[in-house]
Amino acid sequence: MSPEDRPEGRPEDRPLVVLVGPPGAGKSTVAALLSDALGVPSRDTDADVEALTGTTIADLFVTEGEERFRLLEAQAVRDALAEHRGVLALGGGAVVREETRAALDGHVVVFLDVGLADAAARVGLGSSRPLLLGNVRSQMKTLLDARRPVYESVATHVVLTDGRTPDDVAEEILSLLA
Ligand SMILES: Nc1ncnc2c1ncn2[C@@H]1O[C@H](COP(=O)(O)OP(=O)(O)O)[C@@H](O)[C@H]1O
Ligand SMILES: O=C(O)C1=C[C@@H](OP(=O)(O)O)[C@@H](O)[C@H](O)C1
Ligand SMILES: [Mg+2]
Repeated sequence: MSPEDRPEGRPEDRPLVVLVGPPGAGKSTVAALLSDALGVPSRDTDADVEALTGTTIADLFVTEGEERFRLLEAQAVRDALAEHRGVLALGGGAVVREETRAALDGHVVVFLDVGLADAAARVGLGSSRPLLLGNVRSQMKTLLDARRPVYESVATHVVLTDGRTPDDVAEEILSLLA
């Protein structure tokens, strides 16, 4: 990417790295490890939406619906990209919005890739991710098939996480940033 394609401001005025990828890719886990290693703060847009609304994402989907969540999520991404200077993990569906993909342009964006088997095993049968309720494996397959090209389109780097520990994934990202 050429300098004129970058967002306004100096490199130190934006997140060091933004993590994207499907549920179970390890974005939230790896963001915390990376920020510890780098000595910078970690931020997660799901946590921001939960703090803002005082509820869980699962409850928000039920009480206000997915579209309301997506609007709050888009605002959380905008705010974090403008304010946050550390490691930023996005919720898995944030990049589905065109405005969010556009806002990521010029940032260092790492797509944490994961295959169906590992992703389904990691998220298990828990109900904290409303989009995966029901048949987790089949919902995850639909989601991965639809979104993989979208994650690839916003990524400056792709890191495969299958069969790897979060520490190992964080190490690879550190080497990419060095
Ligand atoms: N590389 C990995 N290997 C095994 N388990 C992982 C890995 N990364 C994350 N996990 C586990 O998978 C679950 C989902 O991780 P999380 O960081 O919440 O993913 P995301 O934010 O991408 O949905 C958590 O229980 C986490 O401990
Ligand atoms: O993929 C999605 O659409 C979602 C992913 C979740 O975040 P993680 O990717 O961190 O699990 C959370 O934002 C919400 O349940 C919707
Ligand atoms: Mg997460």
